[in-house]
Amino acid sequence: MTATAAHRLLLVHAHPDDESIGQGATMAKYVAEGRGVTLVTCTAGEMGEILVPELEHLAADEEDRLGEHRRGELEAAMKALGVTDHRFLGGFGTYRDSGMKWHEDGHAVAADTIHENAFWHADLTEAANHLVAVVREVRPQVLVTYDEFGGYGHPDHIQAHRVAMYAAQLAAAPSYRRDLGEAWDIAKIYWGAISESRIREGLRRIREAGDTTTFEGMDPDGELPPMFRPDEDISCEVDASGHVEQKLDALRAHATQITTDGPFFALSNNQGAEAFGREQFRLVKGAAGPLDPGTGWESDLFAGIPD
Ligand SMILES: CC(=O)N[C@H]1[C@@H](O[C@@H]2[C@H](O)[C@H](O)[C@@H](O)[C@H](O)[C@H]2O)O[C@H](CO)[C@@H](O)[C@@H]1O
Ligand SMILES: [Zn+2]
Repeated sequence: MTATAAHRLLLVHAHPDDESIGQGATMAKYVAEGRGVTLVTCTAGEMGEILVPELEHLAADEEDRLGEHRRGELEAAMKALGVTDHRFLGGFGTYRDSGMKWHEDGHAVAADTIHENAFWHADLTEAANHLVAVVREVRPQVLVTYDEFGGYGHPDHIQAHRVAMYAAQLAAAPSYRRDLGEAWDIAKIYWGAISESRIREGLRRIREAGDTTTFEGMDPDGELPPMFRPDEDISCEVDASGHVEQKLDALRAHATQITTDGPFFALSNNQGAEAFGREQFRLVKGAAGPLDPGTGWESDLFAGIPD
């Protein structure tokens, strides 16, 4: 029986790769500090693109084996981050990647045709109940998921947000589904976020380094897509710069989704550490803990939570 860590974080994400993109450095830092980190991934990413030519045969419209392959990519990413507790919502294959298409306004929307088992069409209470069982087993003090728009609008991200927020409410109700375990009220809930000032700083660095293709068309001083949040919306920034190499290794593990010449790898090492080692969050439930005088934000998701 492994000892239960005093601090326990639960992350809920839609596809394999979201966890490493959004909070890979924070996950690695917290594991290194002896905190419990549990990841629930809602789908296996069956409908994803395939950036590795020799794996294109796995595509949904060919052998439809991308989900199984991405399960392996996720295992490798978890190994890179040191995370040992990862689950698929309801078990592997219960909910299928819904796919997406790009709206002319530049955000993601649901695809025209959606599989009958797609997460976007999941029954919310059924899906939430799978997560209630995990919440009541793990008993996390902190939950991290997406905002109501799923960051950039992907239907599976929006559904993961809904399932996570609903499950947190249901799990806390003592008389709700006692068969799913003893009630547990998660003290703090955060939505992943990217601070405007941080992305402008990262853009400035790569433009100054001569990179005009990464985040092509985005001007460090120009208008930004809505997925980047005004700094006043940010509650916490975890500086996990010491774990950015682990984050980059985890991103590399998701090889069918993320190329090594993409934005995450465009920065030189020291710039990468700053730009992608600092991960931001919006507190949407619970009381903020002590704030860093420099940023005015918390510096730890467990700020204010007793050891
Ligand atoms: C980061 C993320 O959520 N990725 C999703 C997303 O992938 C995008 C999709 O394949 C799109 O067609 C591409 O143009 C874009 O570059 C990809 O990021 O949607 C996939 C399908 O639902 C999903 O599998 C992937 O994890
Ligand atoms: Zn995703």
